[in-house]
Amino acid sequence: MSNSKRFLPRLRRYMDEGDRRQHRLGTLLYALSGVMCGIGLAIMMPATMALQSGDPQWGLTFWGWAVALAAVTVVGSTASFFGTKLSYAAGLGFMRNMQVVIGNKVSRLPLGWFKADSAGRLSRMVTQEMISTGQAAALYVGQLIKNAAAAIVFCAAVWLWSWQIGIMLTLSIPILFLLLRVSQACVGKGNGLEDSAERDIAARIVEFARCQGALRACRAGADYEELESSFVEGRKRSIRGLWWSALGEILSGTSVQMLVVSMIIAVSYLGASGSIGALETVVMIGVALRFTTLLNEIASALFGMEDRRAMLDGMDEVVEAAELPVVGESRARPTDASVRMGEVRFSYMKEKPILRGVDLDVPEGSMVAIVGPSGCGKTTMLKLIARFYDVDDGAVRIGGVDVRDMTTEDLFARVSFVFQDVYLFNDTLRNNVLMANPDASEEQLRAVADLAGVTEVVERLPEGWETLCGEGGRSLSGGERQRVSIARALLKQAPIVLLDEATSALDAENEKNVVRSIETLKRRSTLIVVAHKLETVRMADKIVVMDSSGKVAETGTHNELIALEGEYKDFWDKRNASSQWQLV
Ligand SMILES: Nc1ncnc2c1ncn2[C@@H]1O[C@H](COP(=O)(O)OP(=O)(O)OP(=O)(O)O)[C@@H](O)[C@H]1O
Repeated sequence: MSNSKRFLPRLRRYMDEGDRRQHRLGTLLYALSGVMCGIGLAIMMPATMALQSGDPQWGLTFWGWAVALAAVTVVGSTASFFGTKLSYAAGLGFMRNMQVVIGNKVSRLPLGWFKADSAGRLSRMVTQEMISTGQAAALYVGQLIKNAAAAIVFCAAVWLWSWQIGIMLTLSIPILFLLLRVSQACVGKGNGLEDSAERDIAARIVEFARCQGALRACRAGADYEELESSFVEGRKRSIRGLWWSALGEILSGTSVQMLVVSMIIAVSYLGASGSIGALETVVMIGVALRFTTLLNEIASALFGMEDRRAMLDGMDEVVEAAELPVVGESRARPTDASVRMGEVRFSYMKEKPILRGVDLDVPEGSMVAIVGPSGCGKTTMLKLIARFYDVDDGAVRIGGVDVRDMTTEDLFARVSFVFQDVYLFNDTLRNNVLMANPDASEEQLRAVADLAGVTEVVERLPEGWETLCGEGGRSLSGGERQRVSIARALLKQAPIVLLDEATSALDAENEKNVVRSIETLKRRSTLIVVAHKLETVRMADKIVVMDSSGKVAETGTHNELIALEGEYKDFWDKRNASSQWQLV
């Protein structure tokens, strides 16, 4: 459905039944107003003839036609007024509903769906893009229907005046619509090129701002090649996009003008050859010019809708993103806080398997450290346990129950995690820690804050616990955010804790806090740690060594693995050597 070219059903899909009804009625009223507009244009001819000759034309005197024209105008304007009203109401309903649909969907999407740019993308979607698309529902659909109806009625009426012009219009209008579709496709292609260029540049600018630290460390604070090449590539794509858009607009403008000029030439020829009178010729030329406005409005509505197509594509993509199947009620209760992965296979992309038959057995209350080369899938293992994604094959079991057979609430009541990318809410430091357990007492809060090193942060900040963390926790450093995240895990007291130790170097103070917190967590929970520090590895009851092909290479205690003289021994020696490095 998302790739369907039909704009209107895609738009109405995001309206509720009431809004859809209003939109349908509004569109019908627009169509009625278009029919009236077409009839009004058609009436001009007999009315003028009746005025000139003083005789009735087609059974009505000039005054008769004047009354008919007034009636048609009143009906047309009233229909247009109510059509606009209903369409705007439906457009507003679309926007309201869209926010709810996206909001609900976001709460059901697997955690693995969210990437670094998801927040920006979603916020653009439910603000600017949603307003623009709502405007298309409210305005462009009606404008298109109204002007198309007027053009068709006018075209039919022309047959009554002059069969020659009737034939000309009847043949040329389908050709014109075809040309307008081609122009619409050109404008669509142009918009696509320009949008993708803008998106790429925006992503590179965000990256440039985010990576300032790393760039300055490499003395490249202002020269970021990726950004510069994205500007160059973006300029090229924008120019190509502009050419396509310009081609579309020139094609549509020229087609409309050619049709009108042909009409005027044909009318003038008929006038000059005596087939129609001088007054008829003048009125027909006037009406032809009015007809141009109708065609231009049709083109602008089509282009307006084309502009919104990419936005609708983005909305469809979010709404249709695959959700993890969830059970309404957990099928069984875990018997304990053990974790077991059996023959787990997983890939983010089909062609690149990450885990190839991984077994992991973590008895209740034990601590397992996962080590292995960068990119071998250690964090992915934790994410599968927390069900950010579903395994492709095999199973992840908690207390003997497959995580797919547990409700999200049951799973997250048992599991808490500390990942490297810690998100804090723009709330006070206190609330950010308390969100893990809103019923915790002041003593409990202070105890976990002491352990995780949050107390030192609180004492340093002028507003203490009441300091606002900024969006995403921007006001705190990476190390401070990690302390808050560990404090949350300690406060939640979940039976299973997943901890992805920071790969970046932590200061000595922070490392001490992490080690102290791990010791506490180890005493009361089953703990699975993706470990990078030797001290953490040493604390584990069991170590699982992954190899770069996504398989478990070795499993055992520190002493057992050292005695094996395999991959772990290699890892240990290398880490040991690098930890001895000193700056002189
Ligand atoms: N959301 C994702 N989409 C596609 N590929 C991903 C995604 N997340 C991770 N990967 C890829 O999967 C592989 C395993 O990633 P993972 O983060 O599990 O590795 P890791 O062993 O924890 O690495 P590190 O020790 O460097 O943190 C990597 O090649 C990574 O690029």
